[in-house]
Amino acid sequence: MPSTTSLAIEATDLRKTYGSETALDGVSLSIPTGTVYGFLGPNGAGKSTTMRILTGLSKPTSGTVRVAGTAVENRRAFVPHIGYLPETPPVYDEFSAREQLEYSADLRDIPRDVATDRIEQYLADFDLTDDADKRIRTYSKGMRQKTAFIQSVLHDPDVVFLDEPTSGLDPRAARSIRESITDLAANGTTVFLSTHILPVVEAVADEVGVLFDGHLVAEGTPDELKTRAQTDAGGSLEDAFLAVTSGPDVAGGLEESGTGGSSEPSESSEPSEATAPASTTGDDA
Ligand SMILES: Nc1ncnc2c1ncn2[C@@H]1O[C@H](COP(=O)(O)OP(=O)(O)OP(=O)(O)O)[C@@H](O)[C@H]1O
Repeated sequence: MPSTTSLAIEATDLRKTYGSETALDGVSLSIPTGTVYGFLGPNGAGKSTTMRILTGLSKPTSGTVRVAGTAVENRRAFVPHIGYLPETPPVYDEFSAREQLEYSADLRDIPRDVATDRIEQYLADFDLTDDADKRIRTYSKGMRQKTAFIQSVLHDPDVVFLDEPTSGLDPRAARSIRESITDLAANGTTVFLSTHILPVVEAVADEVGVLFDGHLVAEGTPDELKTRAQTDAGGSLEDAFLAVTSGPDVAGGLEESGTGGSSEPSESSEPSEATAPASTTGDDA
């Protein structure tokens, strides 16, 4: 059930170093409940690192995270609030989609009758009913992706983290996921969406954050970003993205927009990765 906490995601001054490599350098996020937040950035900007920290799969070198009002360190209370679709669908080849989803529902302690109704509805919504009893190893990429997407939202999480949910999908499958994102937000779920497919972000996002080299260099509505990037009224989000992630003034743009991190050197100690067994995320099967 969606939380009534006004901020769904609160991250303060996140830093992450891998040896001498700084992946995140002071990223803070305040994302209201019910928002679809598009998280953009070029390759290597730190998006996956951020998502892994926000979902409790990786510990930040420093900084704090609360999701739906719960501190990430409080794993038992934290995990039920979140759903996570990583870039590689976490499903078992030897299960059918129905078995995979029933297994996930059991891990999430969803009552069997509730789970059965939800699973059948989702399978129908995603055109998977006819294939629901075939083994996942026979599935196309899109079928696997749709199964994993359902798995990430089956327990009605407060916040769902989606890493490239429509990548490689045909237009019909991609539309199913886009529509689901919009429906989830309409029901109060917060969606944190990382993707390189900017038209998807433009179609569904209420707010966009752009990460560059471990810093949040721009944040606002898609329209605000376009304006800030001084594109003309008909400019696309792609124009805005390119404007805030290129050229020598990226860091200056940060300060003007009031977002992003500092240029202080970060900690260099090697942090230990948190492990997240399937029984605690439900999505790592
Ligand atoms: N386990 C790791 N060990 C060392 N360096 C890492 C590790 N994970 C990420 N990095 C480094 O951290 C930086 C950010 O990586 P990250 O995967 O978060 O970027 P990204 O924005 O998700 O990129 P992409 O869009 O290509 O998926 C990169 O320089 C990467 O090489």
